[in-house]
Order: sequence, then structure tokens, then C-alpha cells
Amino acid sequence: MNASTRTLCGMKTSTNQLAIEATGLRKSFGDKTVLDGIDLHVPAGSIFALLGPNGAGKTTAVQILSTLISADAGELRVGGHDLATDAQAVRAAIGVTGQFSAVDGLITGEENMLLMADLHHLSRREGRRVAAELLERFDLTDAAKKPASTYSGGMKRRLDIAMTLVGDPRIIFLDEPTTGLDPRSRHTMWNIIRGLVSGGVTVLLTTQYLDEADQLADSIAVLNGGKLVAQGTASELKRLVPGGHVRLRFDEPRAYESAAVALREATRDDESLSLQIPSGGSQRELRAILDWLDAASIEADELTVHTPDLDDVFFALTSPTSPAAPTTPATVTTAATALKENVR
Ligand SMILES: Nc1ncnc2c1ncn2[C@@H]1O[C@H](COP(=O)(O)OP(=O)(O)OP(=O)(O)O)[C@@H](O)[C@H]1O
Repeated sequence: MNASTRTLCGMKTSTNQLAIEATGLRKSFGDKTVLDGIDLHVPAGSIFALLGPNGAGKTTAVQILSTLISADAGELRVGGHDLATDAQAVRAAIGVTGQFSAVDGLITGEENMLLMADLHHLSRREGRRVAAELLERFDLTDAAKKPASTYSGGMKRRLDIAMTLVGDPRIIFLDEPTTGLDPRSRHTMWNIIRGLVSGGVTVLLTTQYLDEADQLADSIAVLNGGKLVAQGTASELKRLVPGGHVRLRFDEPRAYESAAVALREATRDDESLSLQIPSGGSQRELRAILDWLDAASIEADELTVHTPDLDDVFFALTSPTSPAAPTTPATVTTAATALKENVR
């Protein structure tokens, strides 16, 4: 493969450093098309979130990329290995934590870990060392000798990930890693995921939680109706939907009044002495606003940029009633093209 380099919003990615590459991925169950030719490119050492409503095909994509089920079509490479010809090498490079826990509740946390060590053909001594190290890392040492059925949901999830790490995978698939966890356990899990990536691991996670994708992911893909309807960083996605604006606030009523007269397209908020100017928040738009303020000798006391949140994006892209919802392939292309334009 050619090692071409392209720049996405200042971030350089090399096509020879992709941990996961899917082109034209298709899968149907009977006459139901679940994945209708999707492309995914996940740079090594990054967190990629696959976002979508129930039944969008997120788990199916993870199952295919982790070799659990086969695709109907598509060129798929994971860890540099072709899924069609080298599934064994892919399996050796990855770890998977599914929606349904691999933890056996009848045995202790430590025994679950040792079982994984056996599956990875580690020697008894090495298995014990790795198990103890991971139990410690995931704050499970005190509970290690208790049956896993007595663990809380958060502890089980931590044990599940610890078990996934026994084989030291460089690419990890996490299917809805925080579903059902309380806010504290979710934050713990987020820190665990960030820790994995800072150690050089690539994480592809699926989630229905927009804040999770916003918090964690370097790149987010929104899956709906079998297609990827948008892909980019959280802030790139937020620029896809209307509602972004720049807010200028003034301390002095006189300055506010003269700015309001000069900026006729701005929405006034007389109570807070603020003006709201529609804007996508791009550097070019901000520069235009600042140049304009300078030219008019207007000095705001505060300038803030507001972008729509990921909820707005998600509903706009996945709601069947929304005008922005890509109900036809043509609209899908429009949404994707709009994002690409933004990214350039
Ligand atoms: N083995 C199967 N046989 C038939 N249909 C299936 C099978 N696996 C998945 N499906 C269907 O494919 C669609 C996508 O399912 P999938 O589990 O991939 O979605 P998801 O995005 O992960 O959803 P959720 O967020 O609810 O987990 C669903 O309509 C599901 O019923």
C-alpha cells in the first residue's frame, strides 16, 4: 500500500498507519440489509466511536471486524491483515469485549483471568504474573478471590476488559462498554479506555451515548439505515447542523446599542447586552466577524463560540422525520459531502 499522507484539520494521518480499514463493507441477514457498503478508516493509536440508534448495525460491524461473523462483501484489513485471507493473524492482534460479558460468575475474578491466560497459552507462572498485574491495574485485587457473580456491574465490566487485555492486543473492540453503568463507573471506564490508548492501543467502540463519543473519540462515525451518514471529529459533526452562533457580550449599554445597530443580522438580547450572530464557528467565519468588528470600531467585552451539541447532530442525522435525515442515498451523499467540505 502507498504511504500517502493527508491532513484532516491539522491532524496528520498516514494511510500505512491505519489499524482498521473497511471499504464497501456489506452484510445482510436474509433480505434485511444491515450494512450497505460502509467505509471505515481508523488510525492506529486512536479511539474511534461507531454511533447509531438501536438496530443500526454497530454490533454487526464489530462482529465482522473481529472475525466472529463473515461479511458479504468488502475489503477489510485489521492490524494490517486481510480478514478474508488471514483471519488468524487478525485474531492474534485484537481483543474484543462484547455487550454480553465473557465473565464466568461461578468462578473467582482471578480464576477468570487465569482461564484467559491458559487460552493464550501463557505458562502458569507468566499467567499468574499477568493476571495479578491486570487485577491490580483495574482495582480488582481485593475482590480477586471472590466469585465474579458477587461483583457489581462496574467491577464485572472492568474484569471483562482485564480479561481482554491478557493477550496484550494492539486493537480492541468494545461493544457498548458503559451501558448500564452508573456515572462514577462510566467515568472510571472512560479513564481506563483513555489509558489504553495512551499506551498505543487502538480502540473501536460502539455506543449509544453521545457524551461518551464526545468525551472519548478522536473520530466518530454515525451509522443509520445501513449507511454511514456522517464521519468526523465531534466538533466537525457539530458543524453539520444549524444552530451554531457567535455571542458578543457588552458591559456598556452604549457600546451594545451601537453594535446592535451596526450588526443588523444579529439577534439581540437586551437583558444580557448580548448579540448573537449565526456562525459555524470556523476560523474563516470568526476572522470575518473580528475584521468586521474592528472596521466598525466595536469592542465586545466577551466573545464566545457556541456549536450545537452532539445530541443535535444525532437527532438531525438519524431521525426519520427530520429534514436533515438522510432518507435517500442522495441525501446521504449530501451529508457526507458537506462534512468532507468542512474537513478540508
Ligand atoms: N444473526 C442475525 N440474524 C438476523 N438478524 C440479525 C442478526 N444479527 C443482527 N440482526 C439484525 O441486524 C440489525 C442490526 O443489529 P445490530 O445488533 O448490529 O445493531 P446495533 O446497532 O448493535 O443495535 P443495538 O444498539 O440495539 O445493540 C437488527 O435489525 C438485528 O435484528
